[in-house]
Amino acid sequence: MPGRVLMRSFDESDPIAAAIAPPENESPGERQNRILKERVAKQISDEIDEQLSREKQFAKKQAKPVKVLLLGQSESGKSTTLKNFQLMCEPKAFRAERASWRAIIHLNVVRSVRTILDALAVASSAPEALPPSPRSSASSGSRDSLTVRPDTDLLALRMRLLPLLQIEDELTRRLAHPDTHEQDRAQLTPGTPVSASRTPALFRRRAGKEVAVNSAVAWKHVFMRSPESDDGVRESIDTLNLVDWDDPEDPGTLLHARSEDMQRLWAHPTVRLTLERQGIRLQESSGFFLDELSEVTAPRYVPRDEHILRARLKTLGVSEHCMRLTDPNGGITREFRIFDVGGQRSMRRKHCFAPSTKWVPYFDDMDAIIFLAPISAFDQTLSEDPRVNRLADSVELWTEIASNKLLQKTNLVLFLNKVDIMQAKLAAGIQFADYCPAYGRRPNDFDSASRYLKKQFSGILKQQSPLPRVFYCHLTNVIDTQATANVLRNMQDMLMRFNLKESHLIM
Ligand SMILES: Nc1nc2c(ncn2[C@@H]2O[C@H](COP(=O)(O)OP(=O)(O)OP(=O)(O)O)[C@@H](O)[C@H]2O)c(=O)[nH]1
Ligand SMILES: [Mg+2]
Repeated sequence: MPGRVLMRSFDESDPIAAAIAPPENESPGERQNRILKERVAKQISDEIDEQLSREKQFAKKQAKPVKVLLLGQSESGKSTTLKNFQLMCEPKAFRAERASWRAIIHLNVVRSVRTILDALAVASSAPEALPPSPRSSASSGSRDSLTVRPDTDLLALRMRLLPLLQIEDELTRRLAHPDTHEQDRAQLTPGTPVSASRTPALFRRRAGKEVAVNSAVAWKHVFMRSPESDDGVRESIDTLNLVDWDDPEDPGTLLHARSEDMQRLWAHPTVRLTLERQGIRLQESSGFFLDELSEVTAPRYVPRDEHILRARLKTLGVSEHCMRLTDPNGGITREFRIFDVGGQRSMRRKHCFAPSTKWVPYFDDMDAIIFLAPISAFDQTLSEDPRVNRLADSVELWTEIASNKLLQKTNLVLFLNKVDIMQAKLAAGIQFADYCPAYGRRPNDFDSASRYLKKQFSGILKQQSPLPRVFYCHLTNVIDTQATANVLRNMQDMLMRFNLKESHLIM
């Protein structure tokens, strides 16, 4: 029969086709019965698919975006945590911004050089300055004078490096005037200071202060050859292809020309001794790249992910970043909105916690706060107020967060951050108890000190906010992308479940 021939027309070597093929010698009645059953099964399967698709659509429409607020004092690592989120969710877009971070790294290098040159100026003008004696070499660590006088060789090096400080002004100028830097450059004469009146309030550097940016300003596009390209195109282009590598005025070119001088300066024993005598610990400061000068000043230097995470650019105001995260278990994608705030004291005092300010609506509706306390700063003071210990300031800020009524239902995730620097300090013999007398005679090792700090921070939360709430505490080093990705994934999972529950999408 022709029907029987057709029924066996599947590929004999295909085991799946063989398994679902109709039986041989099927009678017309059996065939009708089978086709009916198959139709019913298909209908049920289609209904299930439709139901799933409806649920997915519903979930997409109904679930609110997950809102996360990053809080903590200045230099606690908020923007670096945001970079980790970006690297995790949008690695291509993150890496497409490498050219812009290259410029910030150059800015960081010049800032470190400025710190050294300023320290040398102080040393050479101090009345008690003495020429370096054999006993007061860097290796001996002798403290028989407050300062050491730089020798003529070092002063000559200083003179050669002074023009580099122009780069700070030039980069600041470009960042401040994204659309007009060509015109500004034409007007720039050596030694021209950046006029405060010409620098917008959103982006400025005051004498001796850090460059700061409000991320709402489109500064990242300043370092590309075609800044007018539209957003969609920009996402797919690596900005390094848009860098004008042969621009003689590119700060990178100037830095490369002075690279060896900078390396000699940083390696000079009198410089190390001068910094030590003035209590300046550059290696522990933000945006430190002096140990990698030959790499970061190379002609076609491309920052690695790790360099981008270590690049320092202070934040002003609040910036909002949207990204989509997929729950690895349920396969559901959620929109995350992450808010990065500037942590300097004046901003949080004036704007963050006083009622009736424009930041309060953000607090009201957050799913989670990631609070960063840089525990390595136990022996440092605030740059805004040298009378205030940084760890004490973090504790005070945490107490305010824990007791804030607007935040009482918000999930709290505490990052006791910069553990790598904390470990190095304790290993170098810096005594935690000298700065935190309540620590008493406990051992001066990282395990004991971090356990103690975890207990203190958790205790404050329990005391200030007795109702049960979701709280996680992690010891973090947010420039370690692998370890941070694990922490963020756990947190993402917790927040997505919480968010779906809140939206009544799961029980
Ligand atoms: N070694 C180390 N450096 C870190 C860590 N976290 C952040 N940093 C560095 O510390 C500097 C300051 O970090 P940011 O993320 O800019 O700090 P912030 O909290 O955003 O500071 P503001 O914008 O001033 O509020 C950057 O250069 C970071 O690379 C860490 O865990 N370990
Ligand atoms: Mg920041």
